[in-house]
Amino acid sequence: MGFAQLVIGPAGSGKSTYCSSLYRHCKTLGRSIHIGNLDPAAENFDYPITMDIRELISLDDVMEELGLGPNGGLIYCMAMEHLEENLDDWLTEELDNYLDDDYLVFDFPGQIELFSHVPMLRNFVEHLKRKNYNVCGVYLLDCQFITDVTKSVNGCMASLSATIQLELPHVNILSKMDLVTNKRDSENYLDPEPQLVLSELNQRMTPRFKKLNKSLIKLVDEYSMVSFIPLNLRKESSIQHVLAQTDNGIQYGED
Ligand SMILES: Nc1nc2c(ncn2[C@@H]2O[C@H](COP(=O)(O)OP(=O)(O)OP(=O)(O)O)[C@@H](O)[C@H]2O)c(=O)[nH]1
Repeated sequence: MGFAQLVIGPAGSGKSTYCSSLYRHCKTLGRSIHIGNLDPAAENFDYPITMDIRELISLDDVMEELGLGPNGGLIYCMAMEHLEENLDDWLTEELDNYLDDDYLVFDFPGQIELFSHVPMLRNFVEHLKRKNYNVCGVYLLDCQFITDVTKSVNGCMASLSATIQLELPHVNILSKMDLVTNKRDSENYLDPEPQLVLSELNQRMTPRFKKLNKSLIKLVDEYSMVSFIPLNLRKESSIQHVLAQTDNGIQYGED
């Protein structure tokens, strides 16, 4: 039995920084951890990478050969059939390097298409499961983007879309909490009361959206997806708390 986290979230939400902190924290604890890079465009890492998708596909080559820009190139890299076909072989070979109890963390690119409709991520999860890995999804959202009710609902919907796509135990993280100057701005949305969110949403929008707002909040509430864990990397206890939550998620996947 192996254990893995898939680190996903919008571009710049702090995925690589989170991986780096998690790596350092686990090293301090003496816990074995390996970070895999799944971003064909990534360049700089401040932690050792033990698996690297750039061995399989290069964003520069795709951009040059197809005349695509960075975003189109990345989506092409992730969606192309070539990758789907080779991913299985590559992953099988890579996973053979790890022991049963090893803990793998995969850092994905931030293209939102990856966790909405491109099947690559889902196939990746299926592969890990076939290899007997318990997997947990970790979704990062930059706290700067949920300082009001519409952004907060938007963040919840994006995270919910990832959960549905992956069908995994799922931990939501509100990243970069050290940048929050007015704590109340984000605290209101860390574990909000659905009725309050609905009433605030209704106040912000014209009455014709009332029915839609009600359905949206009901949906988010029913999936229990409105909870985000705040992550302040200046506090060691914060990453420790996130690790405990992801361990729970992974454990939950075992049942
Ligand atoms: N203050 C602060 N800055 C952060 C934190 N996490 C990340 N950053 C900064 O946010 C920027 C983006 O962070 P990354 O870790 O590269 O984000 P990412 O999600 O991996 O980015 P992509 O892979 O491009 O999608 C960098 O400049 C980081 O230094 C945090 O907790 N606090």
